Amino acid sequence: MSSATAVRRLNLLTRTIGTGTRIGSMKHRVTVIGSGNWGSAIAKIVAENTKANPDVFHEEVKMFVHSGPQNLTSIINCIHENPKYLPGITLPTNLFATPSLPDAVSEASVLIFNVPHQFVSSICRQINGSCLPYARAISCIKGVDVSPDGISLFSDTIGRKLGIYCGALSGANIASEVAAEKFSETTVAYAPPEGSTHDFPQGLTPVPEELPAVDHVLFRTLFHRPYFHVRVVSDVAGVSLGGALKNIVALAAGFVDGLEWGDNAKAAVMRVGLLEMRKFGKMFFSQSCRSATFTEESCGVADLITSCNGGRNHKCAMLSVRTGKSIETVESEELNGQKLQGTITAREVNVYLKNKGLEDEFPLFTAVYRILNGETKVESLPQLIETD
Ligand SMILES: NC(=O)c1ccc[n+]([C@@H]2O[C@H](COP(=O)([O-])OP(=O)(O)OC[C@H]3O[C@@H](n4cnc5c(N)ncnc54)[C@H](O)[C@@H]3O)[C@@H](O)[C@H]2O)c1
Ligand SMILES: O=P(O)(O)OC[C@H](O)CO
Repeated sequence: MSSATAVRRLNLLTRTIGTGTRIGSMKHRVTVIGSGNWGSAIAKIVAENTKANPDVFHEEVKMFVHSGPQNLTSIINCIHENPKYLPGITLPTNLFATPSLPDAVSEASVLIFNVPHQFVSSICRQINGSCLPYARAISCIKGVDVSPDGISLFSDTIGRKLGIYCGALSGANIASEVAAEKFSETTVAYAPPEGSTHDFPQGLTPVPEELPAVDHVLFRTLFHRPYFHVRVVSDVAGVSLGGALKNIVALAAGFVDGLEWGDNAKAAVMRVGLLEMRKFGKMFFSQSCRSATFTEESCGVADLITSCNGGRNHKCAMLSVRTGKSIETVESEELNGQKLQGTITAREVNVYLKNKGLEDEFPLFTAVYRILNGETKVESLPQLIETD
């Protein structure tokens, strides 16, 4: 028995004694919303853990599939593999794909959001009214939600739109490596508010007492594997921003590699990028974001390092410089339907900084945006990030 399971059983026993009723007699149902490269890899992990922890979770995990022209749902359920987005990886037989969002979410007490960030609003619109009022969610999405009203974390956007609390998961996690069970670490952040807040004026709907408590232990039980080590923290803003902003830096690293400028040049843009990530968190999320999250957790510097070497943003930026094709053309030629997040995030972050008159405070983020926009050349990067 794992230590997490032992703690869970002890909690259950403690809560049973003295009440006469078996509090904790219900189990959580888990649904993953998204079935792309990372969506499928996380669904595999979660399904492995629901099967390994039958006292806490229903074994069956549902995975929402946004079906394209081919019927991917039936293929996944038939061959237990997602040949489009995660080929060559066997998915657990207790993972069931469904093309219906209401079917996927209606009974789930734990929702895992894992879609490219440009689709979150439409997914939430389709879900609204279908999910349980006491459901809790985790966002694995790497992006920020920029609108004319300002900037928001996707965990907050999901929480606000659905009226449920949402935490975050992010780390140095290239999906194909995690799916092949090569060792990696991740960071989960979960810190539901107590009482009423701006987003929850009536307070959160409590999780029924018959269900195991939704807390750090539960999320470690749900995500931790021998090959996927989880640290659970409370800094949802830091975890979310690390995952979103490193994608802009990974584009810069790819540009530099495309020019074959070598490891020193790449290390320089990574150093400047990490400082801008931390500064962004301090400047715009000062109430909630912990600077140390960027340097101490997998979701910060570790994700920056892996993304600047083996990520899709890095690869497409590098190929774009090498071939002279636009990054959007490279994305559609190379990724077979997978989506870059860095290009959209660079543009969204620039809109936000420009509105605030703060482009010069973030020279690397601004340079990446201008390169993508054709306003400046990659060769100008050193001057653009030079400080006095
Ligand atoms: N792939 C990775 O290595 C990785 C690792 C960690 C985090 N992430 C993050 O996880 C999130 C999801 O990434 P991914 O790799 O699973 O996706 P992906 O890049 O594989 O994109 C494909 C997904 O987008 C969906 N999709 C396409 N059009 C859609 C539409 N109109 N509406 C709804 N969905 C649509 C597809 O059905 C599929 O699920 C992203 O924010 C990404 O940055 C990815
Ligand atoms: O392939 P990317 O660039 O989307 O990055 C993948 C993951 O975020 C790495 O942790």
